[in-house]
Amino acid sequence: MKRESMLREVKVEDAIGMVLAHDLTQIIPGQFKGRLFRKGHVITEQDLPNLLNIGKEHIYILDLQQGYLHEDDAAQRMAEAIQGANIELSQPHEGKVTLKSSIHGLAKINKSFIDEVNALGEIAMATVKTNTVVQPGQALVGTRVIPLIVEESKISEVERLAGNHRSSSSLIQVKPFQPLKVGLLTTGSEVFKGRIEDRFGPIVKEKVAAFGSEVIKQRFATDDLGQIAGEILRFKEEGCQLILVTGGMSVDPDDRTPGAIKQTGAEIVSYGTPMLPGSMLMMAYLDGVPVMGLPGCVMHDPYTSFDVLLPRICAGEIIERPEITELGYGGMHGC
Ligand SMILES: Nc1nc2c(c(=O)[nH]1)N[C@H]1C(S)=C(S)[C@@H](COP(=O)(O)OP(=O)(O)OC[C@H]3O[C@@H](n4cnc5c(N)ncnc54)[C@H](O)[C@@H]3O)O[C@H]1N2
Ligand code: MOO
Repeated sequence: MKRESMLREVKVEDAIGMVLAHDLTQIIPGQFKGRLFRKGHVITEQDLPNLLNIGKEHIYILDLQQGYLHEDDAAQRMAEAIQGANIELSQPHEGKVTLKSSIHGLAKINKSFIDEVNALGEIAMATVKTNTVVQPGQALVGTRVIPLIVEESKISEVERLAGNHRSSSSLIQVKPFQPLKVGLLTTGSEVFKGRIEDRFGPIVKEKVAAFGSEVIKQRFATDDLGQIAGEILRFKEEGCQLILVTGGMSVDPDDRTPGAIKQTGAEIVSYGTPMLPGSMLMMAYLDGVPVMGLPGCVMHDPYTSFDVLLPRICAGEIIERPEITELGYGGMHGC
């Protein structure tokens, strides 16, 4: 049976007592956008002016046959197929189901799966970008089919793809942040000798606290390679789970931080991060403990490569080189 023959078009004047087959939306720019009539509503004479005001001179009466799904059921099945950890589903609304985060965390979205689903046609599965920091209740994904009724086989295909991808990686989930003990080393002779006040520390402490971690100790060092390296090793011995070193990250003779991080024996993932601001950031691991050299811009610019990498580290992820190199495309944030 063809889809069209399951839909009977009825003039609204003749539809009194009939049942609406889907939610009907009203949009008044700047004032309202939402559902004016709910699916299943029985049309009354009083509804006629409102229906005509939103441009509905006809409504569909639906005679759904075996092998087809209503838009609400299709949206619901797709949402259930992709749901992962710390995700809640909304009720279908105007043909769409929204997947929301139940926690403050890091959204992980399987891009290749989403691309495959959207390539099937007649489907709109829209997501936030992977690695977005999300708040409780924030929408991550909306699932919807384009027609009012869709072949069930299309939704089965989405479910099959979901099963395939799930076997190797997750589809949609939110990772919680883990509370890390952070050591903060502030370098620079001008701060160490009291010529200027430290402005880096308070900003780094605030950024770390935003993900539930804590700077347990801040120490200061002059621009001496051995002293900086020694303080990093001391933080490691004290059990810090993340070590942050500020300043001295660029090209002047007094910029000793990259050399000092190397001298500790840390494995350097990258010196230089293709993002502006934040290009001079160093990412390294010292026996599995992340060590980051933070350039001066972190103190000054609200969004740098540090703000991209910190939530991932707080969510327990290991930063590898490809994740750094990928930052370049789309990484110009004005600097
Ligand atoms: N010729 C080049 N110039 C710059 C380059 C470059 O590659 N070639 N890189 C630029 C980038 S990117 C950055 S970011 C900055 C800063 O890099 P540094 O991390 O080396 O910063 P410093 O030289 O240590 O300090 C710069 C500036 O910030 C003040 N400062 C540093 N720490 C503190 C602190 N804890 N509290 C208050 N103020 C602090 C410092 O006194 C300097 O005024 O370099 C670009 N230039
Ligand atoms: O590390 Mo720097 O800004 O790219 O400002």
